[in-house]
Amino acid sequence: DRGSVQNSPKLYDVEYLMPVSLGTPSQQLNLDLDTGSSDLWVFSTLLKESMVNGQTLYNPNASTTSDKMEGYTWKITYGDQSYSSGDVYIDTVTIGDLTVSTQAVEAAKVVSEEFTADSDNDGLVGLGFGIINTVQPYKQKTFFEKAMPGLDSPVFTADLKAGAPGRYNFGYIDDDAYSGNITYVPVNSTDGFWRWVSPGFQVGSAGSFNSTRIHGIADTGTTLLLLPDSVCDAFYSQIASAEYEPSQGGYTFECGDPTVPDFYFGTANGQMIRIPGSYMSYSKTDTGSSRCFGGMQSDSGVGFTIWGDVALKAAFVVFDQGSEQLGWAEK
Ligand SMILES: Cc1cc(CN)n(C)n1
Repeated sequence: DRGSVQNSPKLYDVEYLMPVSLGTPSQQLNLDLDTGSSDLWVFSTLLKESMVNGQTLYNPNASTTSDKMEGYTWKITYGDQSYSSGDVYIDTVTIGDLTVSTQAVEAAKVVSEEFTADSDNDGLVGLGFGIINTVQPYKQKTFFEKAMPGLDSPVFTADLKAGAPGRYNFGYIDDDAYSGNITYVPVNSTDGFWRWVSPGFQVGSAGSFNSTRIHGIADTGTTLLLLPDSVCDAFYSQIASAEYEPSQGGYTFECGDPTVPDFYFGTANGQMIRIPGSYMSYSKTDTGSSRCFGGMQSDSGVGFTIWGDVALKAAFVVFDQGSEQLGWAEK
């Protein structure tokens, strides 16, 4: 079996949403595929109205195939301190023509203000490893873990694009979606993330390669590229107008600065993925400002590097849960 679904970026590529069908008759919600967490949760009719602001709500009572998991609950807090919690139902879930008939659907009863404010986002599909699923008393499998046994190949791929729709594929690798070869690196799933080690980086096409091992996770649910301070310093020192602005909470530079270089990160076997300098202008710092917030920021608040959408949209990425490895290709 296999599946394929289009993803669509929101403004500034802050997140990528995909249509997902839940229940019978099907209820379609727009969800954020997040390889940095492992709960599938949705806005639901269990929420107080004050917590809802335009989102589409999953109504388990309107689904003839939903079964409440009595006594089961969930509660999750993300790296950006947003959070949600609620009850758990088993129901059918379809993503890109791939159906899991008995998926744990975590119906929200409480969501933090960040989620309420994000009216296009109806919830998340966590495709990290199930070991960090938050359902109590017994953790639940991710959508991919439930689907995996029936798939042609135990992989899903992420093709995120800058300012354009891309695609998530399940169970196969589309050889027309990338150029050159896919280079695989080992993944350590112990803490539930797609954690891998980059051998180093290079600033600019004429720069030298810095061999420094960078431990980090591939996280489709994080917008920016969060790297060690030493790497950020090496990058922003090449941009004339760049400075660290504590009031903005990070590195900024003049939006039109012509000296913004490309950034390359190593994968394996000498392969590097090139992130165009244009991806590093994340957004204007304030309305009418000429300064842009950098797409690369420090990972000092996290403890490890996060290869978020700014990096992932420069590549075709294979999440191989069958052999616990990540595949990287240019495109
Ligand atoms: C809601 C959400 C998801 C993620 C990445 N895993 N963050 C940082 N916030």
